Amino acid sequence: MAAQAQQETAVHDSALKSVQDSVREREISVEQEHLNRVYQRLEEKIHEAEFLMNDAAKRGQVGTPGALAERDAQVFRAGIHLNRLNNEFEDFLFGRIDLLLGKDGKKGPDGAYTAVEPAEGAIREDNTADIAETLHIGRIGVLDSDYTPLVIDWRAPAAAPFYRSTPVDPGRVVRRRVIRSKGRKVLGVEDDLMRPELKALLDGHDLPVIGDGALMAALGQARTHTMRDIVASIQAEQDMVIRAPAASVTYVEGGPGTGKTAVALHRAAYLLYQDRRRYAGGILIVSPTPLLVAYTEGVLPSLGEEGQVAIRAIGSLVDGAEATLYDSPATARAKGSYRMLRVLRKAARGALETGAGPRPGPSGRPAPGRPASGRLAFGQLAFGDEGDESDESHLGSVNGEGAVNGDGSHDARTAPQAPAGPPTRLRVVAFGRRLELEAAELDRIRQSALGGTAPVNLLRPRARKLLLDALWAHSGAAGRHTDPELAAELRSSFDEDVSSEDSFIEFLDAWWPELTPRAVLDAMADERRLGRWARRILNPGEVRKVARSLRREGLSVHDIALLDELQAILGAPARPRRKREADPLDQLTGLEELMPVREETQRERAERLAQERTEYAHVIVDEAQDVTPMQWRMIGRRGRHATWTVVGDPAQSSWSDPDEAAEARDEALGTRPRRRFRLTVNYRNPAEIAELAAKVLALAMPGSPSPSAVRSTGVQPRFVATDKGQGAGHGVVVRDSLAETVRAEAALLLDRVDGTVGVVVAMNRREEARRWLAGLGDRVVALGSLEAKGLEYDATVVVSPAEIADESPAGLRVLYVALTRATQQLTVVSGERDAPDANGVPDLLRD
Ligand SMILES: Nc1ncnc2c1ncn2[C@@H]1O[C@H](COP(=O)(O)OP(=O)(O)OP(=O)(O)O)[C@@H](O)[C@H]1O
Repeated sequence: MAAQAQQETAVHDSALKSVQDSVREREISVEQEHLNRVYQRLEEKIHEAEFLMNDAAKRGQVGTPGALAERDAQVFRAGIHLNRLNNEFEDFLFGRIDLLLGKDGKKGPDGAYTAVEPAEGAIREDNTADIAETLHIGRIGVLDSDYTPLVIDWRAPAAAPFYRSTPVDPGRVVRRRVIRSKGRKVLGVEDDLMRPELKALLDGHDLPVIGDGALMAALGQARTHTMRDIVASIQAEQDMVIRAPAASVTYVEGGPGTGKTAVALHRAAYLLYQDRRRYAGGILIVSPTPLLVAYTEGVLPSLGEEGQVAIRAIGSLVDGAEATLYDSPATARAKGSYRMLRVLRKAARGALETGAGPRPGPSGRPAPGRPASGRLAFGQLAFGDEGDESDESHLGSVNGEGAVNGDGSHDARTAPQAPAGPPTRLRVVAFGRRLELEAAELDRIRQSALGGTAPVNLLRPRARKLLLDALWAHSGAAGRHTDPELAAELRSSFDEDVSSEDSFIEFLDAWWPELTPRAVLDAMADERRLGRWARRILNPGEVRKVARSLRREGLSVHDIALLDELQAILGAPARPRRKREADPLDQLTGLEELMPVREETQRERAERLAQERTEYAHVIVDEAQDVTPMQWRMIGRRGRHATWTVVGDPAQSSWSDPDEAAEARDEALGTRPRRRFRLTVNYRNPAEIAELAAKVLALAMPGSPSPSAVRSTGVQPRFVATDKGQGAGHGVVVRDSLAETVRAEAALLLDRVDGTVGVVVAMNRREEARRWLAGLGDRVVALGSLEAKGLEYDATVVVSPAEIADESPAGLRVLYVALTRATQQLTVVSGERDAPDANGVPDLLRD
């Protein structure tokens, strides 16, 4: 009997499946027909654009200025149009919504009805309703020849219900469909029913529903080394952020995997669509690492936007300078803190006294004899240390050249030669007399010139004037004439005589050199000097570490913010005024007197703006929890008149003083009103991994909410100990060494997942870990804990939670980041410090 029942069930299941398959096929062919129509229309549009270009070329032959201008405008428009159409040709139709009749019959500019809520009576008393409107959603909008919308741009208001509608608040949407297509071929469809209780009819037939929803399908896909856009499955709470009005500051918090980075990128595309003219000033996206830039930079082009958006790592924000090193946690803490601002102000002024002369090139360019460190492979940062200190010695450098030995025996570079110092005496001859200023007087003049807060380089003319005043007083010529006009003439010829004298010019260059940020930073590499400038601001240990770190080849992420600050403190070096070539006409009109001054100012201004090129119309800060106070100042300067989107998660912060960073952030964002959002759903980690990570969150930030995971895989995290660990009980895999264990576990995961595997280790083990994985192929990568920020992999191996947690005062939060990178499977390998239990679970991850 049982066998017969089983057979009947199998027959029934297979019949059901074949019916479902045929419904799916039919629905795919319905969408295929629509896509064919869209392509046909696109081809018509391309012909139109080509015709316009040809026509415009012909008009140009007419030759009148008006015709030429018209032709240029047409070519321009048609060119843009063609370009867009050709670019968007791949995979741009991805969604569809079937809607009830709206409250009113008004249509928007995209040809769709604008009502969000259904009309009264749209649902009949017997709970049936007719589909009144069907919209297809894609990467750009396409209108049919009769102006009915074939495709609605995903950013248009009419597309919002595709993202916002939920079964709790469905609005007019009955069915939301995600269409998978490649080129001209529809591959599949996935439906979500927003009103499952309703019997909806489309052209008199039941509305079929296919699949289990697109979100799960998207989340289940294998990961590659680059991020995908989520345009087909943006969720309602994310859509609220993406489409939030751009006024003031949009502030978004959310745990790991809640889509903050994805939302930030889609928001950039949305803002451009919504008000392209306003954002012509550019959108800047600041990302914490070059790895995250490389991971995310393909998303905007896939959304049809790139030109006006700059995605830059925080270590690449200053033109001409590129961070290639990490600082040890203690050094980073000193360099990133607000205290450094006071040190830099003193250093900028003090550097004058050291005779830190001008260095060629822009702010960040290496000084002579100091080779530029090129970007490392894959944009990875080296983690050089400052060498000697016991609390840092475990952070051995991993960067081969210019490296510091783990035992601190070899210094990266010797201290730069201390300059001879500024001259202590000025001697000139004027009006036939030898005039002299001695050290004490020169010092007094310098202090008086430095009074006030103006940028140091801009004070040079003032210092020059004070020198001339003092020399004039010494000359005794002041009392020679009582007639003010004659006295003024005498003074002016005195000034001219003195300042054209070589000895005066050379003295001024040596005594008040034009400083570059790099020259000041170099001057700070001298520990004694830095100690003077940082007295009562940094402690002696910090002074030693900072000075040593500045003697390495290359710059750290934190040095970049210091360079930027110094640029602001120093101001652009004063440029000699170049006289405009005299125009004979000017001489006739007398304009020559006036023009050079005005023109010079304009030119200077243009030059300065081009050089600074740091102001943007909108600034998006990703992983904002890691931005240090000094970095906030740097970013703030790039968005003084901007609107902002700031996304982050305090629980993932690797910065040790969150209160100080919050103060700096508030200062950068000014008094602009904040609009706050919180993302609550974790789309990355399955529940099994999220649950484990929540244990570390409870230690790192007690009381902080853990985002709820949207799916579960049934695969528990795996725990593995080496024989050096204590645990060797039931279920624990024990191998001879950490290296062997990690390699074997990575290989196992490569077998189990289709996509990528990330091996996350403490920062000082990165190089070692790369060697462990040699030969396993490019689906697996080794990462230092700080590099893992923002990235994700199908599976991860987290090596020694205790080592990661002990790396810095923020170590537990860094460990939380490491544990939340996997989309499918997680293996935790314990090292010596982890004290695993009999099941291999390290101390930090036990209940
Ligand atoms: N609506 C969505 N549809 C499909 N995938 C999504 C959606 N939202 C997020 N994801 C996916 O979830 C993953 C996590 O997103 P993202 O990296 O933006 O999160 P995050 O909040 O920045 O994480 P973290 O704080 O850990 O850096 C990504 O793979 C992203 O594509």
